Amino acid sequence: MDLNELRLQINDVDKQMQELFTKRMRLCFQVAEYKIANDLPVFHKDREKEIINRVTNDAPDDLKGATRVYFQTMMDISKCLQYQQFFANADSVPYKPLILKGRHTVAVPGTNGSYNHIACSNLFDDFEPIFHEDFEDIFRAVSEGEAEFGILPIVNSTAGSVAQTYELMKEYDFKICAGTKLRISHCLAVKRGVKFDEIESVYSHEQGLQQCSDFIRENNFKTHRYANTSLAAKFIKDSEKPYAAICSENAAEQFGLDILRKNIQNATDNYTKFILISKETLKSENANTISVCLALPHQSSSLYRLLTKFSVAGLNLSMIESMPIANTDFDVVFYLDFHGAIDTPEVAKLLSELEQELSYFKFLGNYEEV
Ligand SMILES: O=C(O)C(=O)C[C@]1(C(=O)O)C=C[C@@H](O)C=C1
Repeated sequence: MDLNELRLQINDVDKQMQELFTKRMRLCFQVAEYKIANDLPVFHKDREKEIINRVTNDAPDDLKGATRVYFQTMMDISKCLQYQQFFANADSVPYKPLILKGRHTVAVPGTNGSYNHIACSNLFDDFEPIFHEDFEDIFRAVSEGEAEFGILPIVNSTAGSVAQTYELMKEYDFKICAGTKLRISHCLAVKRGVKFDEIESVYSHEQGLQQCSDFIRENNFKTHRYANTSLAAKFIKDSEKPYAAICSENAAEQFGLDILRKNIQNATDNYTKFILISKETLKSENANTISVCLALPHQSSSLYRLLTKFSVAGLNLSMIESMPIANTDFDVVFYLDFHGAIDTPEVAKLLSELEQELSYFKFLGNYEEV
């Protein structure tokens, strides 16, 4: 058969389907009105089950699976549109303006010269760093009012996500209010006079060790994890042994160490993104990224169905990450970033929908990369 002829027939079917789709959605809008008036939820599990069973039963054997997906997707779209009616007047998440000008206190992991410390200079003209060893101490410092903001690494272009930061964002009730990116270039630093051949062990944050794994392997170094790259540099300064630190050149200089090798990371283009956190939701005028954290039910296609919501709302996802939840049999929590601003109606509606539909949902902030 002729291809053009087949396409003409498809056009004809599409026309009928389009009319029927419009007709079906208009009926769903009426259902939504009824539900709003009678305080009923959008999602009706048994009704969906009944429809899916009926249409898959009626479908030819070779199209049963596809028919189920097709109708399920149509009902998912129907729910998204109904939620838009439900949340037509949804309020934006309340927020205050983010002000980075002036002097601010910032809880910073590590010490002078740490990458976190350098990242702070991207964000603030004037700031007082309050150094802490642990990432969790940063959350505590902000929580107890010791510092106004906290800064943490969130992802590296070579080693991937910083799991501990994600984990803490889930546990604590903090909001991301800004992001910044730093080009990371590690060096191998030793106490004055120590020779390269004497080194057996290197100390660094696990991200530093991962980002320099090729160099470490080539030189057969033993690795030791340390809380922070700059604190590893400080430890080397105080150590009697011929150890080395993997840290920033800045940190090596800070502690008077000799730099034996520069740019030892696997990738020349090595970047880390940092987040600035605060207790309140603070948003800059040009904030364009929204981060959320959520759990999905253990059902087939639940991730695909979640993504349908973003697609129907016309919102563009820029990042998705999943992390296992401790003490469960591989239950996972998802972290998503998408473009948008909380004070626009499409985002306000989608956030209300996610909050309503998901058993676990958390808004993590609306910010821009500075
Ligand atoms: O029948 C309903 O209650 C509807 O809202 C319609 C509809 C559908 O698209 O068919 C949509 C959502 C419900 O979960 C079930 C069915």
